[in-house]
Amino acid sequence: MRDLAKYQGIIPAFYACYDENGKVSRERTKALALHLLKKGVKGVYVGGSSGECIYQGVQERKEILEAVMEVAKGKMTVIAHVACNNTADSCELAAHAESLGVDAIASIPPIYFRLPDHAIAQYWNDISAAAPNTDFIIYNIPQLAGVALTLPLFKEMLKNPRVVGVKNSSMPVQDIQMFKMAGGEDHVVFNGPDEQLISGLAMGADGGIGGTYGVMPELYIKMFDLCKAGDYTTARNIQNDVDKIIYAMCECKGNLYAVMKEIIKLREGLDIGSVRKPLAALVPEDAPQVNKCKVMIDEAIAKYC
Ligand SMILES: CC(=O)N[C@@H]([C@@H](O)[C@H](O)[C@H](O)CO)[C@@H](O)CC(=O)C(=O)O
Repeated sequence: MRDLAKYQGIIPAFYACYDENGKVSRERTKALALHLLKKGVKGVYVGGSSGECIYQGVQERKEILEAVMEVAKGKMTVIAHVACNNTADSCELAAHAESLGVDAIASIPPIYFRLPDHAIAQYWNDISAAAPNTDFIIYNIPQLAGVALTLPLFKEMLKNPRVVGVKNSSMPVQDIQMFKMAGGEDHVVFNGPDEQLISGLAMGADGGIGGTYGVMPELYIKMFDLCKAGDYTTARNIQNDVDKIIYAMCECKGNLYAVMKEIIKLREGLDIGSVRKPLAALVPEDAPQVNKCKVMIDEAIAKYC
């Protein structure tokens, strides 16, 4: 049996930390990693959707992971999303991640072209083979990647002994149950949609990886602990308040990641820049709504934590 305890908890998707010129900032990346470490999260998921990986080059993604590992290695779980829109670059990032000693690598399926399952499996197995000593996590996020992980494809991937589980960001909670049942107790499934973390945990998710965890980690840690203690009533109260905050953040004209970075600056005094085009930066008229969301987070943490 694998030691899966390192995956069982709240793992924020790490944000891209840029300087004033929109370049990757090692110092700001290290500052965010230290900030999340101090908040007591289980680990970080680096280079995913919330990390704006799609808009970064291979060298930039290596720089970000190196900076995170300088702070996090040996202190919290680090999962590195290494997928690029071609196999060669993905394998380069996978090998680099393994050389740094990450706990796991992860990958979306190939994007843009619609590929048959055997080609998707080959893509994932090639990436996994580039990091032969590292756990591999399938990243199922059909609403963004444009292709869904099917049960037959998952069963095919389970033949790869490095496959440790699925980060499931699809909205049907049933997908978590389906992949957990297929993988069994020797594999993990992460809940991806933050709006239904407690539902995913109830259906068998071992932990959660989420894009809004980083702006209010205290609330997700509390929900996780309450669910593990069987207090789903209180957990649901927190989930409802968290969802109100997510909906409120999504009302801004600026992209959600830009909103959350601004809230972190307002609440924690930590400046990690804005978002990279073509993602939309905040506009001046977003300021009142951003501040409203900050207050909602302050109040929820004061109420529950
Ligand atoms: C579609 C999407 O982006 N889903 C997010 C959620 O955390 C999402 O941001 C949250 O539920 C708010 O809608 C994650 O599942 C993905 C994620 O955290 C990441 O890879 O950064």
